[in-house]
Amino acid sequence: MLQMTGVHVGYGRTSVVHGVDIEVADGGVTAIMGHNGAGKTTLLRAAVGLLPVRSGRVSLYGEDVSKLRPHQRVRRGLAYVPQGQQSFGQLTARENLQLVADGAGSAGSSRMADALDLFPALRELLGRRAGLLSGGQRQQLAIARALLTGPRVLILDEPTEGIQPSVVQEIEDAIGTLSAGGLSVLLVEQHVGFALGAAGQYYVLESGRVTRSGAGGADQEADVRAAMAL
Ligand SMILES: Nc1ncnc2c1ncn2[C@@H]1O[C@H](COP(=O)(O)OP(=O)(O)OP(=O)(O)O)[C@@H](O)[C@H]1O
Repeated sequence: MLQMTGVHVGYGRTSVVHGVDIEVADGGVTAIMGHNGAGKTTLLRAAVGLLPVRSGRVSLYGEDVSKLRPHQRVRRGLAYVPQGQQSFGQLTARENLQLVADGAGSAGSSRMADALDLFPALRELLGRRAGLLSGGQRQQLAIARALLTGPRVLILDEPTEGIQPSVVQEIEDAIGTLSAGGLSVLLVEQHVGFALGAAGQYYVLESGRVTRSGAGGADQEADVRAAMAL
């Protein structure tokens, strides 16, 4: 389980996240929703160690990882797919994956096969430069690459943002498959309907504070939308 307890995060003199508590249960999806600028990405970056927590604690399966560097958290099973379909544009899709698979030792090739089973369309594109892929294909590549580290908790920041609808469905299906297979997924998502449908637990973040949380489920959508004034 990933837990963030009383977490404060900021930039310079600005405080952005003010004492947030969240729990990502084992298996299943935990969703974080909130308006632009609410602090969702800032919170995720603190979870994975790209920003320090100013106070509070991040723990992974009971271990305090608050002071660990990002690569040390990856080794303990935390993987992060940032917003924006990031990849090494000059490298082929295969090379993008191989960079991580090589570091995974003997597990690398079986994880690669599993990741490509999840996103079969990528198999046809392995020889293409990542910079020439569509946004949706690059997002699939980024998720596949994160899976090659063998995570127990996968953190996804707006994985369907700016992606054509046909691929959105493939990505949503993949998230469902991964969580059904036992992976814990922490999902930041603007699509409230999808997020609540997929999530066992949800949080709404506003101005750096959790203003609402509860069990997920499509039946929560109207209440959450009303609370978020969507
Ligand atoms: N590198 C930075 N330096 C200073 N302030 C930042 C930095 N990154 C983000 N912020 C500020 O922190 C606040 C929260 O931003 P953050 O990106 O975490 O929000 P978000 O909820 O993820 O928004 P979005 O949905 O637009 O991605 C915003 O006011 C933003 O301007």
